[in-house]
Amino acid sequence: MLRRPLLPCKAWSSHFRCLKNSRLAPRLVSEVARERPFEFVKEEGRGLSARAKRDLSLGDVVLIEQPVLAVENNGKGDEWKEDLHSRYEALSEERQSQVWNLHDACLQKPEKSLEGILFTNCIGRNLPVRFDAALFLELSRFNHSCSPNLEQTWNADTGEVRLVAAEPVKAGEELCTHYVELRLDRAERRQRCECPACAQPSEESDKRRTEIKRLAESIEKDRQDRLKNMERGERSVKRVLKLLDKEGLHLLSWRKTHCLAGMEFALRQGDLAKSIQWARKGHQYARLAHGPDHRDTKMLLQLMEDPSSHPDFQFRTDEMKDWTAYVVVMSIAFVVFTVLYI
Ligand SMILES: C[S@@+](CC[C@H](N)C(=O)[O-])C[C@H]1O[C@@H](n2cnc3c(N)ncnc32)[C@H](O)[C@@H]1O
Repeated sequence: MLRRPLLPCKAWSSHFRCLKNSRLAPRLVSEVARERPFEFVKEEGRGLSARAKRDLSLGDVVLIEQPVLAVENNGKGDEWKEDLHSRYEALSEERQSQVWNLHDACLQKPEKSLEGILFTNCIGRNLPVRFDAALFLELSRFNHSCSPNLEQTWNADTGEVRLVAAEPVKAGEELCTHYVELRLDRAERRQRCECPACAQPSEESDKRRTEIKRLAESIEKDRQDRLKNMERGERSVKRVLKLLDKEGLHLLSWRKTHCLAGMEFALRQGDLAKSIQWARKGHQYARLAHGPDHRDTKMLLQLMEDPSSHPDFQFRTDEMKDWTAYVVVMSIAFVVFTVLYI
């Protein structure tokens, strides 16, 4: 199936114009439940896929769902399998058959299995355990695209996965999330996919994606370095956001993380006005990706209103105090030395 082409190259500022114009009013879970904005349709050779039932605007909530079953296991070997089967057995018969009807793409197995269904459809929740997999009845039907029009995030506080429109979508278009790291070149992504990025592989796209990954890693490194490379860090944040625009990759929660880094770099340079601008941009992305009640959205709102509440502000102030004390002590020592020995 051919998806529509990537968004035309958008400038950094135009993306924010788009954000500014988007509906930022809180969207209630009940809104989603009342009118489901998608339907599942059968595709030749691809099983089910989700299609928009109406036009969607950037940030519109498509799905909020809790796992039908989840396994978190710290044991060695195959212990998680026992967990999986006992949790499955504990489900109602109706739920069991809904789980069993999910797609199993583990073709190396001779027949359909619960493990295959789990591996085909599960998501991780970043739990600090050896085995962590959550399975959802509806989310499992959304196909992958290397240029997804949905943003998928997990909310650890509510125990829900959330899908929102990451760009305006027309009624009838396929709604896709992503299963693989998108900031890799086509060969490394290794996902058989008919999205524009895969259907028309281009050297420019590959270069952009690998550069986006390199910059993201460099930003993370500069973030750890506290008072070193602050200007370089901020430059990298601007560059990565521009490249995401050029590549048509929305990745709202990545953008949020980059803006937070931009805020920290500006704060460490003592530029409060700029740090507020970064926090505001980060907040817009967080609100679109996670909704107004998510802890990251609230944190960025607070940073926007009071950037000095960020630990980096205190760190810089302490560091400045240390330097001032050092300069004062050295000056006194110099004066004493001069008076005594000259
Ligand atoms: C989570 S399921 C998605 C829903 C699935 N179509 C169904 O009917 O339940 C994942 C499976 O769907 C298929 N799939 C998803 N995205 C695809 C894509 N972009 N290209 C080809 N196959 C895809 C693959 O077989 C994959 O293992």
